[in-house]
Formats: sequence, C-alpha cells, structure tokens
Amino acid sequence: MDEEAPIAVPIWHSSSPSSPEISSLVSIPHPEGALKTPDGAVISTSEVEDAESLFPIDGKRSNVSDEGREPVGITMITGYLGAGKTTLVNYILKEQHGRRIAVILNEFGEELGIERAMINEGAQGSLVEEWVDLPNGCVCCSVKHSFVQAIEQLMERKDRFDYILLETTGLANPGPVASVLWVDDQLEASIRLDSVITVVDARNILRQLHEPREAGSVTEAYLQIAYADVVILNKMDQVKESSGPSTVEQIHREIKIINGLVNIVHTERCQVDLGDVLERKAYDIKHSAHLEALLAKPVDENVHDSAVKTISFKIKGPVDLGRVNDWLGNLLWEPSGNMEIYRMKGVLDIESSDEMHMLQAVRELFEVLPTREWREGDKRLNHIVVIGKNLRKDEMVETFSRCSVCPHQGDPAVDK
Ligand SMILES: Nc1nc2c(ncn2[C@@H]2O[C@H](COP(=O)(O)OP(=O)(O)OP(=O)(O)O)[C@@H](O)[C@H]2O)c(=O)[nH]1
Repeated sequence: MDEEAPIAVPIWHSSSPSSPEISSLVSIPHPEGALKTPDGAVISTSEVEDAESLFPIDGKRSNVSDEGREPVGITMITGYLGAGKTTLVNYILKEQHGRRIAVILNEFGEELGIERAMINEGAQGSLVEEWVDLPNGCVCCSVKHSFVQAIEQLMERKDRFDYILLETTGLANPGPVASVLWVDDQLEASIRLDSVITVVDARNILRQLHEPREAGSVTEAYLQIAYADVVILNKMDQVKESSGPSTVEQIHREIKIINGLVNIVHTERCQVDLGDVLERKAYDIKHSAHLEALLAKPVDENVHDSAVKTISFKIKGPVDLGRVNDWLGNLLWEPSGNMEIYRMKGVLDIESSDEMHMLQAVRELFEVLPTREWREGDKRLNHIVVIGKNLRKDEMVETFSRCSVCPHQGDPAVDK
C-alpha cells in the first residue's frame, strides 16, 4: 500500500429540505464517567486536553473540539467488495430524511472516478461536492491520522451538515476506525460514533465466510460482522431466486454466531428504513433500553469451529467497580493465549450503587458508566456479552467472579 501518493476523497453534502426531524435532534449531555486506555490512564470528561497524549492509536487522534454544539452523529458503513455500500449511501442521500448529510468515502485511487459518477447519478441534484485530501490507502491501517484530519477539515464546515456517513473501503477492518470515532464521543468532541453498519451480499456471504484462511487468521467478512451494530443483508432478490429460505436461515445463524448482538435487516438495493441506519445511538450510555433489548436475546454458543464468535454469561451478586476495571484491563490489554476481543457489551450490578451500570468495549478501550436506576422487578445481575476470537469463556467467568464482593454469590456462572 502506497502511503505517499495523495488521493482526493470526495465529501458530499446532501441538502434535503428541513423537516421536523432536524429540530427534534436531542442534545445528550455527557454523563459523569471515565474512559480507560491500555496504559492504565483514566480519562475523565474534564481531561480532554490531555487525551491526545494518552491514546496509543497509530496516527495520533486529534481532539476536534466544538463550542458547546451537539456532537454530529457518524454512521460508519462497511462491507465486503460489491456488497452494496455505495448503493446504501446513495439510497440514504436520496431519501427525505430531513438531515443534511456529509459523506466521506475512503476508496483506493483507481476506483475513485467510478464512485463519483455513481453518487452524482443518484443524488437528484441536491449534492455539493467538496474535497479532502487523504494519503492513498485504507483508513483502517495506514492513514488513520489523515482520516482524523479529514474529519477535522470537515468539521470546519459543520454548519453545513447535521450528520456524517463514512463509507469505508471493502477491505477495511472496522475495529480501529470505530475505536477512534468512539473515543471522540467520550471526549465530548464534535462527533460521536452512532453505529457501525455492515452491508452483506446475501448471495455470497456464506462462501466469503467459508473461504479458506491461514491458520489463526480471520477474514474481513468476519471482522466486519463482528463489529457491526446492524447487518444489512442486501441482494435478497438474488437469494430468493437461487436458493430459498433454508439458505437465509443459515446466513442468519452464521451471522448470529459471530455477532449475537447484531440486528439483521433484509434489503434489496439497500432500501432500508432510515431508522435502521441513522441515529441508532448504539454507543449511547443513556440508551439503556436498546442495550437491554439486545441482551435479552439468546446467544447461540453451541458451535466450536467458528474462529470469531459471541459468548455470554450472567453472574448474580454485586461486583466491585475497581475490580471490574482491573478485570477489563487484564482481559483487553493482556489477553491470555491467542484470545482477541473485538466488542463487549453488558450490564453490571455495581456494589453500593442504585444504578444499573453499562459496559461497552471496542478493542482495547472500555467504559463502565451508570445508565439508569434499578427498578423494582429488575433482575439485578451482571450480564456480559463478548465478541471475539478464540474466546475462553470458562476462564472469563472464573476471573470475573473474583470481582464479586460476596464470594458465595459470585461463584462461577450462577446463571450462564
Ligand atoms: N441484484 C442486486 N444488485 C444489487 C443490489 N444492491 C446493489 N446491487 C448492485 O451490486 C453492485 C455493487 O454495488 P455497490 O453499491 O457498488 O457495492 P459496494 O459495496 O459499494 O462496492 P465496492 O465499493 O466495490 O466495495 C452494483 O452493480 C449494484 O447495482 C441488490 O439488492 N440486488
């Protein structure tokens, strides 16, 4: 990958007419809390200035400060080559969503002309083209710094849009980019990661998942599903024609084994309900109902041959917050053996707190924050879902149990 040669990445603004949706955007104050980094530093919301030096992310992140304005939501669109990412972007831009949307495309040089033409064609004349220069390469590996710069440049014109779509190249691993964007949210910068949307080609996904791979490695298809909040199962017309319901069931099953928390939406030509892709608030700590609904779904763990999968466990009894933080640090920064954790979500019963706590982790970053008061009738327990590779559930349950303040209640997996 050539990091030197610059390419121009088009940014598009869709100027849709105003609608009540714009004025109904709600400003959500950042809750008190902290974000932990792999070097053990804890960043509170008051330490924004120091944050840049704390993050060991390739290509320094930059703090895109904002003058008290609500952070702009960013939906990250990923997916295998040809799955339908551009089709989805075009569809969103054309719909009457009532938002002005800026689009960042990250593609390799020779494909750029094609991307431009396609977007122009579908935009009904409401798009304005602007350019941000990025070094040639994929945002997930070589140009993260430039990617953040592109966001900064974009934010200089933030009065011209309300929302950002980031379409990543078909080869991208969404994890590193998602963590950069998520961190910005935690620092009350001017953007917040809303959700990761993965477009999947229904006709080809099983073959992509079963492609031979080097021992111990995982393909992009797995990673893109593992990090997704929503999977758009696109090209359903082609599946209906060629295979039938059992194929669709198998696709669902395989996606859910990889990512037991993901919502799957069926589409033809990516014609989604916009609520499925915009303003999902998948990383919003105050959006606890959404998380609780996700956690209520059973996870299929009866599979042993999937390199990437989801596991889930529940443990009763309050746990000590400090010990939980240490547990997370050990798990994410020094995982034992060949374990790799991509995403974690959960609710926690923290000792001496009347509030349910929510756990979120993206790669090596995590946060545990209060979300709402426990209510009468709630099952107070710790429920954790982990998405990753070579996961060792028994070990996780055993080590988490040591966070319990009451050893008998925290016995391993009272309720798995
Ligand atoms: N039959 C069918 N074709 C589709 C559907 N959605 C998209 N396509 C076509 O699939 C092709 C690839 O779609 P794109 O939107 O360019 O896919 P992409 O993921 O952006 O592709 P890359 O940028 O190359 O990774 C185009 O020819 C689309 O018209 C669908 O639901 N059904």
